Amino acid sequence: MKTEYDYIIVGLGLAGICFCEQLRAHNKSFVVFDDSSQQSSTVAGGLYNPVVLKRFTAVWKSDEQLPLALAMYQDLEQLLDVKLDYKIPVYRKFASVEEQNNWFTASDKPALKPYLSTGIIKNENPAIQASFGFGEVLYTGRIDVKILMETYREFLTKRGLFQKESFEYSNILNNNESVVYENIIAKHIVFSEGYGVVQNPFFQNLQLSPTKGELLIIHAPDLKIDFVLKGPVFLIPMEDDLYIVGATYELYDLTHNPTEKGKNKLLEGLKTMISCPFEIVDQVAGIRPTVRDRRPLVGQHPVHKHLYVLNGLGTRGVMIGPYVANQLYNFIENEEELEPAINISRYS
Ligand SMILES: Cc1cc2nc3c(=O)[nH]c(=O)nc-3n(C[C@H](O)[C@H](O)[C@H](O)COP(=O)(O)OP(=O)(O)OC[C@H]3O[C@@H](n4cnc5c(N)ncnc54)[C@H](O)[C@@H]3O)c2cc1C
Repeated sequence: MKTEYDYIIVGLGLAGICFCEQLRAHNKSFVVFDDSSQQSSTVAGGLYNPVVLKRFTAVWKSDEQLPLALAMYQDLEQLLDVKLDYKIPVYRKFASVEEQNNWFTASDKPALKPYLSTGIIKNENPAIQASFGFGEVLYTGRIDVKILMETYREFLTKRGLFQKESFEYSNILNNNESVVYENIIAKHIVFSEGYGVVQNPFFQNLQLSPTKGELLIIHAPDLKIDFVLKGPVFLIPMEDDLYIVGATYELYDLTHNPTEKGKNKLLEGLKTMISCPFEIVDQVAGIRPTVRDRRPLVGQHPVHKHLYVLNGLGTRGVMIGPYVANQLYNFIENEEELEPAINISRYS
């Protein structure tokens, strides 16, 4: 006897969770497969921030993404009965008068005006080195993605909707009406495997350009900051005097192993930002599904029409995930066009 579902979802990182939320909202039935082979979402710093602080530009579609994302995390807090969204300002440390001036110019641009405060904040914390002060980014925060992942997986497991196993691509049988996978019949399969998509024989032509990212967790009892500090690295406060320090960008070593090189790079940046003692308590790594043209990878297989991909969330999965999941859902169920910039048909 086969069980029928509307959807099979392969991969329960941020992309998979965002798509499941679309399905739940529209009363579609689904089952999820995940084998824990990737961990980009598990280790993510979880920041959402509408501004690219390196270049002082607005994040692509941030005006549309942010409200959708915040509403979804708020709903998830209720559903899972956990705190996920920590509203916290981001302070960009200025390294010079020139950077202060660049900030003023940027905060005058219409696209950035809502997100950048105009004044310069003076540093009064002796544990921080910032003689040129900071600029504050507004509408920022941190999603506790690790807790989200754990509790969402538990939520699905309790309802019999989660299979902790590898999805075997060769076991898919396609026909005109549906797809058959082992003892399941489904109308559609959505692949959201993050970097794991490189193993997926159906979506080999995506222009993924993955980047490994490493983070340190430090314990710094004298630091006492209640904002995210952005200098050469991000410093993100958590509970109990713990801070996330991140992140690195590595193109060639695509393993999940933390490295000495990654640690040293992060410490080099951190030491230009703080002067108090600290202890490293953990180091983690994950592979971001980044894309050559920096746009998500969303769409339908050109031949096997029941197969779809939701990937390429890159460095900003927290904000982009809900937006692209919404686009894919409307494409499949309501025949709405996908935005050309995210549609995988751009590679055909
Ligand atoms: C160090 C680091 C810091 C980051 N910080 C931030 C941040 O502060 N803010 C932000 O917005 N983003 C951040 N990101 C980026 C963010 O993590 C990604 O955009 C996002 O996690 C990608 O989610 P995903 O679901 O596409 O992929 P993943 O999280 O990799 O999830 C894919 C899932 O698919 C599963 N899977 C793969 N293949 C199979 C298979 N064959 N069968 C079954 N299951 C399978 C994997 O086990 C995994 O659970 C960071 C990333 C890293 C690495």
